Amino acid sequence: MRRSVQSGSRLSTRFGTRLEDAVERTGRLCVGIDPHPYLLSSWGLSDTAEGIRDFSFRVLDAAQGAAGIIKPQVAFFERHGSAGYAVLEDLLAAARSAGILVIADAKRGDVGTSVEAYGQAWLTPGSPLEADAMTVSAFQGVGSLDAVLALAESSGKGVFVLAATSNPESALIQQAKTSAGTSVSSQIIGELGAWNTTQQTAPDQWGSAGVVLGATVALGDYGVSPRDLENMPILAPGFGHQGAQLSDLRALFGDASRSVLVSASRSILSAGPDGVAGAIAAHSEEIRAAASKASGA
Ligand SMILES: O=c1ccn([C@@H]2O[C@H](COP(=O)(O)O)[C@@H](O)[C@H]2O)c(=O)[nH]1
Repeated sequence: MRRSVQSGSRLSTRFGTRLEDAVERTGRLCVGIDPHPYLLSSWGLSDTAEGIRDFSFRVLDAAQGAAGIIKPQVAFFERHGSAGYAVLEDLLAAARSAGILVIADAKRGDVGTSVEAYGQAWLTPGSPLEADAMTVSAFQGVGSLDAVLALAESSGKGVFVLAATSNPESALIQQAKTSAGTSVSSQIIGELGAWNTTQQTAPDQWGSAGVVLGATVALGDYGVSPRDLENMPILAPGFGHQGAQLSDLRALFGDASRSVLVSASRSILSAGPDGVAGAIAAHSEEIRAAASKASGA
């Protein structure tokens, strides 16, 4: 069942539903747009706002028709100040008007009133930086994100909360036990699962609140099991350059792999301007094959 939400004068479909449709149409690959200086150089581009414009739009062109989701890494645009943000605004608008879902990897977090303003920047319909979803941090408590979750839900947008991140340093803090006795990661997942349940209007409907779970981590070490992740969109970086294998998708996430978005940046972008379309196609094909394998989890 498709549930729509009214936002101002706009009627929009819930993010979880839009995401599920995108995955069904074009698969679960999320193409990362990370204009690292070394990649710009290997693409024959300058480390300037013009260079990142050329780079990003070439990746977007290559993604059209081949992948339904992109994830620009905001940090690489921010390096170029207002000129970088102008590129990002144009990229977000072009992708969204081409029907590609955009996850702004901005990783914002703060006390509730300030993080709400971050949410308004990235998730308000009509905002210059309007994306379909953004990444946020719950270091200040999942409750600090209440206004962002509510804004996302009311405007057909999504939020991906860092829960078990792909970097090796994450373990010490994210596996630690909260005062409730669960790991930090499972506390975040539990609270978001409860939020999604309160918003759900039909069984098996994907929620608009998702989590970031690195493909490089063993979920069990973080006290997380695939059962905790039912109908929760999962943004999974760590494949490719960071070492996780696309073919291990089901072994890593078990039954939760049906709601996993496979995020890959450098393993695609390092193919260069002439190879990027082929790299997207090859990643998609490998993911499709992996998703249909029997679960090893
Ligand atoms: O836990 C996390 C959260 C976010 N990221 C981001 O994803 C991409 C990964 O890039 P690759 O080149 O595919 O390694 C990058 O933008 C990170 O900031 C992450 O890696 N891990």
